Amino acid sequence: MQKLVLIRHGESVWNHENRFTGWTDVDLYADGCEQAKCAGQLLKKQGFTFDAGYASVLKRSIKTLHILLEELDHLWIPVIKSWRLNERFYGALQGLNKQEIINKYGIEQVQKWRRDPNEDPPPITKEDDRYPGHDIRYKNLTEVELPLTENLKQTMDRVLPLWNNEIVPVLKNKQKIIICAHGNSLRALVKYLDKLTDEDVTKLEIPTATPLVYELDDELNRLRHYYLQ
Ligand SMILES: O=C(O)[C@H](O)COP(=O)(O)O
Repeated sequence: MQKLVLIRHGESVWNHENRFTGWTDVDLYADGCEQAKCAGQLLKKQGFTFDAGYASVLKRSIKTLHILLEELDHLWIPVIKSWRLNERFYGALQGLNKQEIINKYGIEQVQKWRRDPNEDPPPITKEDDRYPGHDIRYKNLTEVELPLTENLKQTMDRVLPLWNNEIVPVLKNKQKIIICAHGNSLRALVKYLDKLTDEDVTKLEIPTATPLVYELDDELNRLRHYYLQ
C-alpha cells in the first residue's frame, strides 16, 4: 500500500476578494500562509515524509508547497513545477468578482461556468493581456496548449499527461509524493482517480490547504481516501 497526498494551495488574495483567478498569478493571502503552515504541521505530526513534490507554475501553489515542506524540514526534496497543474483557465471571467458576475448573469449560469465539466467560461482573445501567450513562463507551450478558456474536461486533458507520463512511473517506483495544485486541477485529477461521473464532479468541492490522502494498491487503484484533520 502506498500513500499519495493531494493538497490545494492556501487561501489566495483573490480567494479572499472573491474574484475568479484561473491562471492569474495571485499571491497567498496572510491566512493562506498560515493554512499552509498548519497543513505541514499536521503532516509532520502524522509522520508523513516525501521523496518529491509537484506544484503548478503559479506562486500560490509553489509557496504553499514550500511553506509546508519547510514545516516538515523537507525543503531539500526535488519539486517539479508544471503548467499542467495550473488552475483551470477561467477565460474572460479572470479578475472579475464572483458576486458581481452572479448579479449580472444569475446564479444558474455562474454555477454552470464554475461546476459543469462541459461548460466553457466566456473566452478571451489573443490580444487580451491575460492571454498566456504573452507570459514568458509559457514560451514552450504550443498554440493549441495556450488556452483562451477551459472547461473542466479540457483541464483534465492537460493534467492527465503529467499524471500518466511522469507521476505514475514515480509512484510505481515506490516514491512518496505530494501534489500541491488548485481547486479545479485537483477536481480534474480526483474525477479521474475516483472515476466520478460528470454529475458527481459538479458536487465536488476541494477545501484550501487540507491534505487529501490517497491509499493506493500496487496498480495504483484507490483503496481509500480521506482528509487529514
Ligand atoms: O480560479 C479560481 O477562481 C479559484 O481558484 C477556483 O474557483 P471556483 O471555485 O470558482 O472554481
